[in-house]
Amino acid sequence: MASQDNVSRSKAPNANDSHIALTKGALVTGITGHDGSYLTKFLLRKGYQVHGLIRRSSNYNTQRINHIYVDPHNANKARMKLHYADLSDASSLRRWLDVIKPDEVYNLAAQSHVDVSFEIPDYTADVVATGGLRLLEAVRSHMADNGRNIKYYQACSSEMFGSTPPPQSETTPFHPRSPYDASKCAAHWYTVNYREEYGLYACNRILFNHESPRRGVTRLGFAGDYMEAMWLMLQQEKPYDYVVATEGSHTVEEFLEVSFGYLGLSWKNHVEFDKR
Ligand SMILES: C[C@H]1O[C@H](OP(=O)(O)OP(=O)(O)OC[C@H]2O[C@@H](n3cnc4c(=O)[nH]c(N)nc43)[C@H](O)[C@@H]2O)[C@@H](O)[C@@H](O)C1=O
Repeated sequence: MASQDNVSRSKAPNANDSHIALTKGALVTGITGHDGSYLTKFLLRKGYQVHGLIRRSSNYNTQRINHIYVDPHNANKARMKLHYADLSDASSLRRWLDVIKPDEVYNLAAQSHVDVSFEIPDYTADVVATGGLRLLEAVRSHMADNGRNIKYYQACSSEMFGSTPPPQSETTPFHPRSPYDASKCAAHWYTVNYREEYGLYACNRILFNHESPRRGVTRLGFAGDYMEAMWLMLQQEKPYDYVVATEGSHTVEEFLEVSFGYLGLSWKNHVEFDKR
């Protein structure tokens, strides 16, 4: 967990910085990952209380979120908290849901390396596929036992299309080519199943390549914008599954136009655009 030594001294986001009222709580798995760090920063700016689930490690692995982490021991109102849990441990997931009572759950945790998934296929399936199922079941049972509603987001990947040729969309059949791809497909269908069987507000989001300075800059979609689009999916009246992509080197405005166009929405009504 972020130690005293590697906690940034810079001012953390607070309620006054936010664009909307401080009321909602989000639980994020994979918070120490590339996408988790961007999503967390975005949610904090929106005024959320953000709870991240992290795995116990003898080495601190919070480099990507240290700049937004405030040690709760030093700040009563720290709005980002980290808790030990694991997608392979169902009891830890349910316990933190009961404690945190989040409004939204974002499942970004994954053994996310395609090639490595051939080396450790069981582990990949356990975390990515069954881990997704464990989290969905924890959300479902928590909601049933506590009379609460939670909105659920499952991170999927364009890798799921595998050998299906482009163009690819929400209706393109999956043809996974690695244990990682197949595990993401399973997580995708578990999410659809919980939505259809239990009426859970659950969305899959199939992300094409998105990059940032934290990964090495390319001319593809900007990760920060993808996280914003991710959040917007949970703010709609009804849950759907979505593909998010750019066509070539679009500007951010063009990207948002495409992204919301298929929903029949204008992004200008939904996004307070902030040029970074
Ligand atoms: C392509 C890829 O794209 C996005 O992820 P990303 O941010 O780019 O990937 P990353 O590798 O940088 O982070 C993966 C995170 O996941 C955590 N992590 C793993 N295993 C457990 C685990 O068992 N428990 C917990 N709590 N965290 C775990 C791990 O510690 C790390 O924080 C997601 O869509 C992602 O889903 C995806 O597939």
